[in-house]
Amino acid sequence: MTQDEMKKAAAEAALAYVEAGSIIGIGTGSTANHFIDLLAGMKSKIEATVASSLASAERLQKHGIRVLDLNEAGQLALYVDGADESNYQLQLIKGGGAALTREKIVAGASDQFVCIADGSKLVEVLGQFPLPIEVIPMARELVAREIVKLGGKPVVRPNCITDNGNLIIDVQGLAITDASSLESQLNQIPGIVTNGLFALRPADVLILGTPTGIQTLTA
Ligand SMILES: O=C[C@H](O)[C@H](O)[C@H](O)COP(=O)(O)O
Repeated sequence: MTQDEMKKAAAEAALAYVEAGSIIGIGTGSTANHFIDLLAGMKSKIEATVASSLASAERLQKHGIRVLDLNEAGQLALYVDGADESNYQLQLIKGGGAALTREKIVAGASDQFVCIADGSKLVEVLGQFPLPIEVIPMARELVAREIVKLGGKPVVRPNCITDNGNLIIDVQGLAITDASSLESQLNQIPGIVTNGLFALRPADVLILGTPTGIQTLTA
C-alpha cells in the first residue's frame, strides 16, 4: 500500500463521522483532498461545508458541494483534517500546506476534530517536522530572533504567501515535549498570527491508514 493509499483509507474511514444534515469543517492538504473527493459521493446527505483554505473551498465547489463562510455557519459538529505529525495525546503539528491559521479557527469552532493521516505521521515527540508559524511580514526578523532565543532554527518558507497575506516561518530543531506551553509561548511573540501546534485544542480522534489497516486513537 502506498502512502497516498493509506491517506485515502483514513479519509474513507472518517466518512462514518459525518452526520446527515450537518455542516462539516474541511481541512487542507492531500489527505483532506481525499476526504473532499469521497464526501462528494454523499453530498446530498450534508447541508454544507466550511473550508479552511481557498484551495479546499475551490475543490469542494468543483464537486458541487456548498461552502459557507464560518460566520454564517455558526458552531460546527465536525472538523476533518490531516496533520504533519501527531503524538499519542493527539497533539498535532499542522501547517505544511500553509493553512494553519484558518485550520485552527475552523477546528476551534467545531465540537469534534477527526484527524486523518497515514501511519508515518504518528510520533513519540513532536518536532521532527519543522513547526510552521504564520507571521505578519513586517515582523519577520523580530520573530526569527525570538525563535533563535527559544532554541529553534527559523527558515522563511520560499515563495509562500498564506491565504491571509502573510509569511510562513518553519522552525527546525525543536524537540517539543510540552506542546501546550510552547503553543501559548509562541503566540505571545508580536507578529506571530498563530503557530502550527494544535495542543491546546488537540484532535479528538486520530484515524491512521497503515499497511495492516485502519488504526483509530481517541483522546
Ligand atoms: O496546512 C496544511 C495542513 O495542516 C495539512 O493538514 C498538513 O500539512 C497535512 O497535509 P497532507 O495531508 O498533505 O499530508
